[in-house]
Amino acid sequence: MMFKNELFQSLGWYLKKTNKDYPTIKYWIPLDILVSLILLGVNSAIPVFVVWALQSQFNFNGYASAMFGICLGLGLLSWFKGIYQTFLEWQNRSFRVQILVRDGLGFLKSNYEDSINPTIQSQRAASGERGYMSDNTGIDSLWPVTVKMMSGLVSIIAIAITTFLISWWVPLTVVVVTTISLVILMYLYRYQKKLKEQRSALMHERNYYSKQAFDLEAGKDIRLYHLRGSYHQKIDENHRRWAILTEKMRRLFFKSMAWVSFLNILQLAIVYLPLVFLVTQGQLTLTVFTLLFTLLGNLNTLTKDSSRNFSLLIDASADIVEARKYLDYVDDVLDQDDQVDSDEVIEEVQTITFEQVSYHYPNSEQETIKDVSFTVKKGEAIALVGMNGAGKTTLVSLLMGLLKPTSGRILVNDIAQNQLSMKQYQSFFSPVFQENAVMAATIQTNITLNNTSDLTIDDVCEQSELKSDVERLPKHLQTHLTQYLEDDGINLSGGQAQKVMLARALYKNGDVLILDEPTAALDAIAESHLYQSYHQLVQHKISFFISHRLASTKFTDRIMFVKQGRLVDEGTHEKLMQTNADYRHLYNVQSQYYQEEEGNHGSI
Ligand SMILES: Nc1ncnc2c1ncn2[C@@H]1O[C@H](COP(=O)(O)OP(=O)(O)OP(=O)(O)O)[C@@H](O)[C@H]1O
Repeated sequence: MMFKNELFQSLGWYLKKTNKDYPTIKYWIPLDILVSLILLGVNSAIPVFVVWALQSQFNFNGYASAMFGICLGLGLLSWFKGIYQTFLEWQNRSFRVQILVRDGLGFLKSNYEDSINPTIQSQRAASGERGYMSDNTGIDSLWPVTVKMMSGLVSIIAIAITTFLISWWVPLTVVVVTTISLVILMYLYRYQKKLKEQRSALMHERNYYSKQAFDLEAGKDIRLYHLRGSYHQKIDENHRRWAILTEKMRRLFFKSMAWVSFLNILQLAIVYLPLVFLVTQGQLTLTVFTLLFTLLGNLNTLTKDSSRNFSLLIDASADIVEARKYLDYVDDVLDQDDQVDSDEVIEEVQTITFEQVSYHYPNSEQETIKDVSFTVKKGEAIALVGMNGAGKTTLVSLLMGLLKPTSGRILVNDIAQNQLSMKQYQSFFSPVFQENAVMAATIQTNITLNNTSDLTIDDVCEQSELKSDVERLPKHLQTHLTQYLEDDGINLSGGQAQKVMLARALYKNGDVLILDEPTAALDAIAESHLYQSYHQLVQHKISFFISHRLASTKFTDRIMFVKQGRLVDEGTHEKLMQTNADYRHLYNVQSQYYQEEEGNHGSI
């Protein structure tokens, strides 16, 4: 049976995971079985004792003392049960939080390609929602319910054996009815599993809308483009579908529980009526009847609880199977220690070579980079040029090891990328990305991050044109950025943020400088200064400069022209102007615009 395997696997996984930090968790079962059996025995014995005492004209004082002693013992035992259950539930919850933290750590350590892989990310959302994100998820209920289920089952067996000794058909009836209840619950489980999968997909979608709606960066667009209404609509629609599914699940649950309860009532009628008949016929003493009556009452409650617990358990186990699809991946990620067999160490990058590199994104069949080969040497300044979507950013992401070629090789100093540890490999690069990743920290921390450098922070502020901007701020380099963590934090303008990104890259001082549209937000003066100092910035380095302002590419030694993922041409600006019609066309369209602008200004 599929769910049986799933259940054992989930329990095995849980015990293995908790064994290190919470080794006592497994003793919950024997402890709870023991306490439950004692409670069951004493609880069943009390009415029998009362009936027996009444029938044998027992001395009242002795009777009262015995009752007081029993009740005191019961009270203490129940108190003890409450204490150890609270303690072990706390352990279980701590473990759930530990898993939640592990998910975050795994995400941070995973490679960039996985972080943009939609399949892995939707798996992550489903895993959290069903496994560990909140109370009543898989991890929250698996072990507590297993413990209750186990002590319930042992108690059921104990009652079955005792009652079997008195009358064989009584436990048989209970077994038949319980089996029918289980079959009903299995149907419930299968159907609920399907509904839960649909609900996970909705949850993923809702998370996206909520994230966007509350995202500070999107705040201006949402207000000025009147997007509030459409966000509400989308969230409402998502919630409506969610509510329908949840309602379906709830109704199904109630219906199944109604059947289980009906069977229980039927069971009581089948069992009790013949017993009462036997007492009236004098074939059963009142004491034995009371014992059977109490035991069967307990049995009824226990089977009902166990049926419910069983359904919760298979539910929790299915949730954990789903959660593990991502959690096992997290384990792999966290276990990888970024060690490679070879102990190659590169002191300085002399050459970078692409050998027939191709790449397609994880969710796409189509190749974004096609069969690209080139070699770049230390000191060379390269411009990557091409239309929007040609593949320039993808190419430099491959270069920096953020993406891995789907075929072909990338070599540094003739050593293949996979022969070097990723930590060493990524230390070669100082990138400025198109997106300004401003952190909630001081300007200084935003520039230095965790790097040590041969350059001073003053040097890089000057080279990146940031110095005068910083000097105007009251706390200078100690000014906090963004208001996420500090109320007096400031927001930089787009151009200032871009300068901070450039200062960050220069401070890291890697052997390869990668500038992806570094001047897009700069004012004309800052841009012009950057061009003038470009040669000095990239001296003794390899540099890749991506820009749509083709005039800027004249400052580089070699232009690589990318078209639809292919490196179609390379050479100096003059050479490409002569040999490449696409490049010439791009350049002419742009320079014509500038000439017209100049002409217009001239005539004013
Ligand atoms: N995560 C992704 N998954 C699937 N396709 C992607 C992903 N990122 C980019 N692409 C696709 O890859 C192609 C190349 O994108 P890339 O960002 O490399 O182009 P680009 O030359 O840098 O463009 P631009 O000049 O506009 O910055 C585009 O068609 C883009 O849609």
